[in-house]
Amino acid sequence: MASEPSDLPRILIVDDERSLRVQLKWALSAYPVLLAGDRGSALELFERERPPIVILDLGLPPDCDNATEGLAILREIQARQPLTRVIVASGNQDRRNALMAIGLGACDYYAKPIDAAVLGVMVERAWNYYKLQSDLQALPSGADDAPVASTAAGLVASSPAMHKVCSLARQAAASTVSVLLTGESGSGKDMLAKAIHGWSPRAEGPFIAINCAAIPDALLESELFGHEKGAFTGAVGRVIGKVEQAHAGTLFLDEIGDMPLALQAKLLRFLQEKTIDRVGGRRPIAVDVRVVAATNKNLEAMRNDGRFREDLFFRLNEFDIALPPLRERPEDIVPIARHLLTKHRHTVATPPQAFSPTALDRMQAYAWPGNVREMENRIKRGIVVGQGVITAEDLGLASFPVDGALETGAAPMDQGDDLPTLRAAREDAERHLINRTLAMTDNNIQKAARILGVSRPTLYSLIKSLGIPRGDE
Ligand SMILES: Nc1ncnc2c1ncn2[C@@H]1O[C@H](COP(=O)(O)OP(=O)(O)OP(=O)(O)O)[C@@H](O)[C@H]1O
Repeated sequence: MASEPSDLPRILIVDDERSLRVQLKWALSAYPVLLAGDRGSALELFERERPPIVILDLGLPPDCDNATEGLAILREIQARQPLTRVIVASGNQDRRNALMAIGLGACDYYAKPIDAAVLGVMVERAWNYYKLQSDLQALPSGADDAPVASTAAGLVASSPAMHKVCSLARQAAASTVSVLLTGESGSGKDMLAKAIHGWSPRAEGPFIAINCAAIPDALLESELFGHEKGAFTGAVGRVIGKVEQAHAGTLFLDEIGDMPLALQAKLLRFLQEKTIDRVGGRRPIAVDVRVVAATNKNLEAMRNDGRFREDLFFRLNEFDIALPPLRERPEDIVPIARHLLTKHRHTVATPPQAFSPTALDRMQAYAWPGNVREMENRIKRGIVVGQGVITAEDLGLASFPVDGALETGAAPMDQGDDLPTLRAAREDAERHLINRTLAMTDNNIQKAARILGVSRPTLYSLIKSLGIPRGDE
């Protein structure tokens, strides 16, 4: 534990019993503490002070015998500041709730009455972990090699490959060069384009996107450059095009490989002269935009066989960033999956809280031919069908041979999407709980069995029948 007083974290203590709050305050007298007795005051204090550590009693009014209130606070804190380390307290009888809180992201738990020495160790551990994590997150702003856990606009980047991409993107963002993003469909090009805009000095200006593949060739020119009233049949009024709308901001040209050759010439002229001509317009209009283009096609090959103008290619490709497919950055799989679960949880009334260990294994072994978009679709489905946790079956990933998936890509989602059997779902949940409890007790079978409320022989036989590897084996 750091000895500098300024290095001590603020700790928010949430407990409805005044005497317990006082006791905890005394046990943690070395730290600046904040005290709250219910959800309202706890969240208000949290919002104002952003304490790195929270000690949270799960049973709070109005229903102190139930963990609803405590779990709601935990969820809220996680949503507002995922780095916060939350230590939960429960009565001796409600270990299940405490375990549920761990599943939701709490870092530790204790059963009342608390031993001050144990609490001290938990707080130290929580603080050390918090500092490590926040150091990691702080790096991208200054460092060139910019490792990031999470960045602008919800872009999650944990792998070395994505750290590199984000670092390049930040460098590009600081200048006005045109950026060309390449990468497989669903790998995050659109998201990265928004992040570049957000990191650039133009962040306050507009971000205007146009998908060149989605608009019929005949309409694309007026969509891009706008038109004057009467410019063609049906042009009943003046329309401002996307390029002009992006003035002082960023223009994102998605699927640039689908732009027809005739229009490529006009786009090139705009990039060279920084002026546009509305269709039917009489004079050029000066526009100041930064262009980011993206494609999942091989523009080099298209350039070689004349389908893409060479001069435009070089104009757009002043700075190129290649987004690796998800299968080439396995370190991103679990963080992105967790992020997507949080992002889409609100779509159902009682959403699953976590992934089962098998689901996590399967996701990491899978080849993700549709990249993050495919993951998002599978997780949205998992949220709808999952009960408590999202299993591999819920994601439609239960029946893929791991090696085959890695080598060949997997079948599309609507092909091996087995519904989970009740038994498989129960086994997944049991495996998950036992794994977590073993991890919490450093593989101490006796302690784990006590926490789980089963005898030691029963726990041994469950470990064997569920195929749970033991840390000491
Ligand atoms: N690193 C990431 N972190 C969080 N979400 C991501 C990440 N990458 C992609 N996504 C999500 O995955 C989905 C697909 O991403 P996006 O649309 O940016 O891909 P794309 O490469 O532009 O696809 P396409 O080539 O088909 O246009 C989006 O919903 C996006 O929010």
